[in-house]
Amino acid sequence: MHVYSSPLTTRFRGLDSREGVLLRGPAGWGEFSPFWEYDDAEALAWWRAAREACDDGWPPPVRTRVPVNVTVPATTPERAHAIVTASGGCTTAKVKVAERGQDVGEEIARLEAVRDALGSAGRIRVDANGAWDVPTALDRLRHLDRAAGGLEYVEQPCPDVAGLAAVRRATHVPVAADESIRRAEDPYAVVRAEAADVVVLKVQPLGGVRACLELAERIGLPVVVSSALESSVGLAAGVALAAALPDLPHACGLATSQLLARDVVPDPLLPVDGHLEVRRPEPDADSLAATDAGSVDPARAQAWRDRVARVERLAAEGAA
Ligand SMILES: O=C(O)CCC(=O)c1ccccc1C(=O)O
Ligand SMILES: [Mg+2]
Repeated sequence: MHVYSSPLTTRFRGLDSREGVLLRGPAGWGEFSPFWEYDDAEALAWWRAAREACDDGWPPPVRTRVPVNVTVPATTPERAHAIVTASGGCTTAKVKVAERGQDVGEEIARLEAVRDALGSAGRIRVDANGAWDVPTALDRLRHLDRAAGGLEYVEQPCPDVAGLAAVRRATHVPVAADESIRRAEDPYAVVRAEAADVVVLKVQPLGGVRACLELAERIGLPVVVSSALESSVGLAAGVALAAALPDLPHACGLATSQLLARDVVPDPLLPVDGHLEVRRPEPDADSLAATDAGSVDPARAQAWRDRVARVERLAAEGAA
């Protein structure tokens, strides 16, 4: 078991670094990296995804490369512009909005910078991570849609399914559900409420590639596969899901190795021509040494090993 840690190049979701555990099994490497604030019960699905990667591998791909969006954190217009320009040819950008402490003026400036960097043919989506109530969402979307020169969709504008449905009825901007799928008791509530045009699926929080393929089939809406800000070991599972879906009408949020200062493999999953190649990179001795959390903070590495032991026990109890 390898506990990795990498600084982020730009603060994201309140994080300055990303950590997790890499495991190796008969089918290859797997990643277990639930966010630190998640309890053991919530981490169980993340564990199943890691075990699937190690023990079983993934269903066969139907495509050889996957279109991806560049992910733009809630940063300055200048940095946002530079991130898009250096994205490896991505023609879709996902821009984080509704960051605490920022006002709509900063969001407008960021979207204008992203549009300038992408050119008129690019697509721009925004992600509010459930931060708005319905009236705020409708007000912000009017401004942001104009600043972006048209939005492809808004991801999780409100925290709850009813809010998503109300926003969807009141604006022409399509709505994507993220947290309402991956952290919900019932992911089908979104479908029953006609609350989304698109669903975002993430392999770790939803318990693996096969679990996501089943969910996608039952939901019946267009899917965007997105990362949980994993290393390239975890991203490879997302790529495998995106590669196995029968239809893939939108770019996927899997270009996030760009946000890590160091990755755990010598050949990270980075976009070329706006696409990730469908492949499964493997760590080597140098890349593991360069990302070893134990050499920076041994207590933290031990806390991850303890977490794995607890979640593994929980998984065994469930299976028994
Ligand atoms: O979708 C992307 O472009 C990148 C992934 C991303 O935004 C993300 C990464 C980690 C945790 C939450 C989210 C999110 O979509 O809200
Ligand atoms: Mg999201």
